[in-house]
Amino acid sequence: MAEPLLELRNLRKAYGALVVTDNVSLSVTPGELHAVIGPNGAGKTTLIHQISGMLPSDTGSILFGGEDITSLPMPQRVRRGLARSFQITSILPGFSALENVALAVQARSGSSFRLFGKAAQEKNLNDPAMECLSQVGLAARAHVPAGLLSHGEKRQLELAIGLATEPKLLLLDEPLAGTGHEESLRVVETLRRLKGRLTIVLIEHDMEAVFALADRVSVLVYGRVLATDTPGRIRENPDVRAAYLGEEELV
Ligand SMILES: Nc1ncnc2c1ncn2[C@@H]1O[C@H](COP(=O)(O)OP(=O)(O)OP(=O)(O)O)[C@@H](O)[C@H]1O
Repeated sequence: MAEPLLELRNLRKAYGALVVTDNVSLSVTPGELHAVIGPNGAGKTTLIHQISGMLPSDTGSILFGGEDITSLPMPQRVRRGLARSFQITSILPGFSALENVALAVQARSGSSFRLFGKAAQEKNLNDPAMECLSQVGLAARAHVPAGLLSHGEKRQLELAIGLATEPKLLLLDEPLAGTGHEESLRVVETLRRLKGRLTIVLIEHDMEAVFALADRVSVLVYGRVLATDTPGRIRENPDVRAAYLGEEELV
């Protein structure tokens, strides 16, 4: 098996007596789409926060490309190619889709926000921004103000903004949340296109999407990894099925 791009070793996060992630160890290989599923409150979002650097872990370590990044702040993790897709709340509604992505390209390039208002007029920002929009299937909507995009298109824009940091690994926290059927098919198609070209850790409640996209699935229950396996074997795993009773259907 290839060297893991991301390796979590015994990560833990507790709020007082509530242990939210408990001794989580998992490895993500280059090019893999690794889904993390689990019932509500299992600790999935907390785990993403720990990986991205938004939340410090109490104990355990995170290796990225073999380097221990456990104590690095988020911007330094992003610089190394570990990015999470930005949430819709960070999209600037009055700016076009292209400008939103161009600003992310500008942030990556490390230049200041001095040219904020003119950011999208810069060819060296525009071209890579347009490329990111094309990758998520939003090129035709480049000049539409982000606030006028549909919910699904905003989720695609989020992905494009994430891509603008040129990540090696993209952390996605529920990219299908709130999307309708058609929109969700579009986002799934986008993820399928990105898959393999970059490594993805995906948290998602939509089991149909997870089982269609993932190379491997880790199941988190009460903060612990119950199983990591191929989608087919996860679906048949009796412990996993038991954990999901009364929760989302495993398709
Ligand atoms: N800042 C916090 N302070 C206290 N408890 C928290 C905090 N953040 C999360 N929790 C608790 O940790 C648990 C796990 O939350 P988390 O959001 O990581 O779960 P999740 O698996 O992503 O859930 P969902 O699928 O519903 O989004 C929940 O019980 C939540 O209430």
